[in-house]
Amino acid sequence: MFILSSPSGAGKTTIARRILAEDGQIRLSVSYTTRPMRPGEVHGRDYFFVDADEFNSKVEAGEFLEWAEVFGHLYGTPKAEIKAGLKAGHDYLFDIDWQGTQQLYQRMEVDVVRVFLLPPSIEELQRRLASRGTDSTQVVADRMARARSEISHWDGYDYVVVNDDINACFDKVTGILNSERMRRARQTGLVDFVRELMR
Ligand SMILES: Nc1ncnc2c1ncn2[C@@H]1O[C@H](COP(=O)(O)OP(=O)(O)OP(=O)(O)O)[C@@H](O)[C@H]1O
Ligand SMILES: Nc1nc2c(ncn2[C@@H]2O[C@H](COP(=O)(O)O)[C@@H](O)[C@H]2O)c(=O)[nH]1
Repeated sequence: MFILSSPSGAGKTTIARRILAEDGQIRLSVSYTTRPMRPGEVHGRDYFFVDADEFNSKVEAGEFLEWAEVFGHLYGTPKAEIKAGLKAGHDYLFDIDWQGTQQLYQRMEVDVVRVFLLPPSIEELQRRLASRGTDSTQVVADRMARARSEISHWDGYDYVVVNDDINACFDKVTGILNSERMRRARQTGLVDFVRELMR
């Protein structure tokens, strides 16, 4: 379970999309949200867009691995799909906030790798949020107002990467992903191979 978090606009969706495009082994955890769909987003690919009643009935039914209110909307990670995928041996990429990260870590500590992206400056963060062109001036202002508070949670992560140059950031994040895959405890498939080598 590979988690990417950051203040809004620092670039985690951009990095996540590139990882999904270039890494054949990882799947995106597609969250449910009550946030309105942005231009270009696709239901079922970027999010499952639902109303508050449907979201709350899923909360009641225990269908989320974690959920949180972020910037005035509800977001949640579906439990059944992720658990089944993990059991089948798939890696999952999560684009979630610090609240969701804490919940996943409490539930599944050993399986979780937490990466936090920082913007190179507050001014650049503002530029990125505004130039993305997907949110109103008010939404951008609200997210900027929360940026410092979001950044304050950086110490709850295993790795921190500054997203200045996009290619350099991508290389660092994929380096983390590939190193974590090589942890001995995750290479259970090697047990028989090593046993054979030692015969
Ligand atoms: N290293 C970079 N240099 C310049 N622009 C970037 C870089 N990384 C991302 N961007 C741009 O910044 C904008 C915000 O990026 P993105 O949507 O990935 O952020 P995010 O962290 O996922 O935000 P949110 O939490 O609001 O979904 C996008 O227009 C993206 O193209
Ligand atoms: N705790 C969770 N946070 C989530 C989830 N899905 C997305 N997010 C985070 O929300 C904000 C805003 O996202 P946006 O798409 O509206 O810009 C961002 O920090 C996401 O990482 C989730 O399932 N759980």
